[in-house]
Amino acid sequence: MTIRALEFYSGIGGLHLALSRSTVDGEVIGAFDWDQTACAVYSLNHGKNIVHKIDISTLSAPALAAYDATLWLLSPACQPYTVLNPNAKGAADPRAHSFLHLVQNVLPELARSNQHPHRLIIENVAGFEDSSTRQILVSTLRTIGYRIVELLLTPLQFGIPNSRLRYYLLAKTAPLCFAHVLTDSSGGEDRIWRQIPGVGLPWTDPRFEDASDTSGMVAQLRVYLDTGDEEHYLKHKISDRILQKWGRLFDIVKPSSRRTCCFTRGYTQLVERAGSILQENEDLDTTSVFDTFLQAQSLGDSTAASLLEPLRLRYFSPSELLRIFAFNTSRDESVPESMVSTNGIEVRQLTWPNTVSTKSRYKLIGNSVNVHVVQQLIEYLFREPKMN
Ligand SMILES: C[S@@+](CC[C@H](N)C(=O)[O-])C[C@H]1O[C@@H](n2cnc3c(N)ncnc32)[C@H](O)[C@@H]1O
Repeated sequence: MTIRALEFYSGIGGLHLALSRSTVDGEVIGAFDWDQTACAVYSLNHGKNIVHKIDISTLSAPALAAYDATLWLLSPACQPYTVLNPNAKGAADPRAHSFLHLVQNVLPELARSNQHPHRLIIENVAGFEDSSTRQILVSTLRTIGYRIVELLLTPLQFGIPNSRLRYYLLAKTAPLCFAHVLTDSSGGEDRIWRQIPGVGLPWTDPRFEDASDTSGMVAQLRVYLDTGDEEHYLKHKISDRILQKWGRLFDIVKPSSRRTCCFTRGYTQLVERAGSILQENEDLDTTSVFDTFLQAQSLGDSTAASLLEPLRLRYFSPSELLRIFAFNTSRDESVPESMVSTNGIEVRQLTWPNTVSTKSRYKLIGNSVNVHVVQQLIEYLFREPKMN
């Protein structure tokens, strides 16, 4: 029987796509987000009558029970927990309110009438594991009777050249149980797992930002790039004004690189820790070109940025980011296996309504999830241990 799923904080539907590409026979029958643009993208890509533009804190238990869904997918706002926000307030942040409403009010009420979902998957930023919201979440789920597994994972572990360390909580109602991790005696109940046995690459430390250890297994960025011409470069080129002012702060990668740093909703608007930029010209040594630039700048040369021009520095395009986030697959045959659907279902590509600006596209992608990682987690969530 097809699993009926609800998607909360649905954005552009990364969790929806992960479910539809997974081996699980599931269907999202309702999705909720209050952002008009996100809902427009969602409707265009995943079906017209699924997403509801609504404040999730107004959803009631009876309204949700009416969907008769056994799987909930949730990726709540991360601003209350992000390490990039020094004033992050956790559960006390008003942006945590709607999620706490679901956890503290709605789920217990549904559980009292035995209408709560059998399985949940929750995604948030790394740092969430130390928040008071996580404590409330875990203790509420345990009280209701869920078995849970918490993880910190990055797409690098799945062969994708992007660092995006995220917290995931998987939960299922007893007697359902998890395939491996709960039987491992080395971890206590509160352990945050860094790897699921048999899922993704063999891995040592997901906080490890440089993938050199696994460099043979992480794909080169070039397979995710547009086949761009001069016009494409000029469209995404970083202006001399920005380079003059902020050039030294960028994280620069090349087509042969096997890593990028985390792309955030502020990509192209912010410089530091907002995502990497691409040096198209691999023939030049970045450090020596930058040394010449910095020297000219220190001598008061207001046109010093032109010295960086030969590097051909540019932003990643929205379509390149969609490939890195595994929303879209390249038609290039050298694309890594991990990017391709293995269950015979045609992989849909995310498209944009014409009305959505480039700035909004970056923001929506930066807010979203790595579809491949979530797909693997959904499949794991439905895997039951083999009985002897
Ligand atoms: C981290 S993003 C999730 C993105 C999504 N998983 C995707 O693939 O695009 C959080 C989303 O929650 C939405 N949101 C935050 N608070 C909300 C609330 N109270 N009610 C409805 N939507 C909310 C935001 O508009 C944003 O799209």
